[in-house]
Amino acid sequence: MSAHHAETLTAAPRQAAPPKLELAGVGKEFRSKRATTRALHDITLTISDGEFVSVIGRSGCGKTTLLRTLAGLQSPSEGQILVEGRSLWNGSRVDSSVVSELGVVFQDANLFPWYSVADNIALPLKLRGAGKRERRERAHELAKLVGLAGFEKSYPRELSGGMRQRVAIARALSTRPKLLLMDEPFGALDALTRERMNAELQRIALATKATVVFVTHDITEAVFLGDRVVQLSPRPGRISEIRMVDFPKPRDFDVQTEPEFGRIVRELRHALDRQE
Ligand SMILES: Nc1ncnc2c1ncn2[C@@H]1O[C@H](COP(=O)(O)OP(=O)(O)OP(=O)(O)O)[C@@H](O)[C@H]1O
Repeated sequence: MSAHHAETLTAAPRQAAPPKLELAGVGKEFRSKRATTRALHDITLTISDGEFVSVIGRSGCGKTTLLRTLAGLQSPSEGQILVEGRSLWNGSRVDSSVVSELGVVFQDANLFPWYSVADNIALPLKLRGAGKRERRERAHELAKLVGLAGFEKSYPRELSGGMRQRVAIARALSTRPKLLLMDEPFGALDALTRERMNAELQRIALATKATVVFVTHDITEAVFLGDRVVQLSPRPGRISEIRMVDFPKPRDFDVQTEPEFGRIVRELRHALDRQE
């Protein structure tokens, strides 16, 4: 047998790594005695490692429902959600070991007021039984990453809204999640702070090679941050459009003045207007 032949016999078959996140035919229906609301219908989407996907859509089109379903907070009525090939939901039961690999940031930072910045950041590690020293070191490293070095001992009430969201992002990253899920994380911030946080989030996502699903109302924010922008249409929420955004990263704000950027924003806005 030739050496070459022997090699082909013994070599393990090469398997491609499963995608970071796979949604197949995901739907969600809310039922009450009075009414049934179909919030999501047939959402099928594959997100690869390190990708930043923005999700936009009119109010009530199901963005939050989608994110809560991805975060393991609300079971889908149908379809499959796989994180690196592992099923997040088993019927209406969530697999907690898959959930523990996710990081979630909401519009409200939801910090514990009686915990310092460092303790808030390290809380998920504490819940996993990490020792004091590991928690302190990781909190410091993350505080630095999100631009809060020196504020580790401060309390949430001493921070601005933007700083609180930075703490929430650091906390979500503390467990080195496979996937970062963000629902309007900067929705409550003023325009200037929001712009700065967009730049910061881009930097953090690139530095940590994070895979991100980012829900927003703001089309400019979605295009600035996204490698792809997924647009949902309302009642029931379904994917009406997916746009690639090819500008190289890191992007600075000047990219927003480029004609191509303006064209993408305009087209997405017109598509939203048509849904009125
Ligand atoms: N717990 C629930 N029970 C019943 N209906 C619900 C529930 N949660 C959401 N819905 C309905 O599902 C649809 C989608 O709501 P969702 O909050 O996901 O939209 P959204 O796109 O996030 O809206 P917004 O941008 O205003 O936050 C809406 O029609 C809403 O009324």
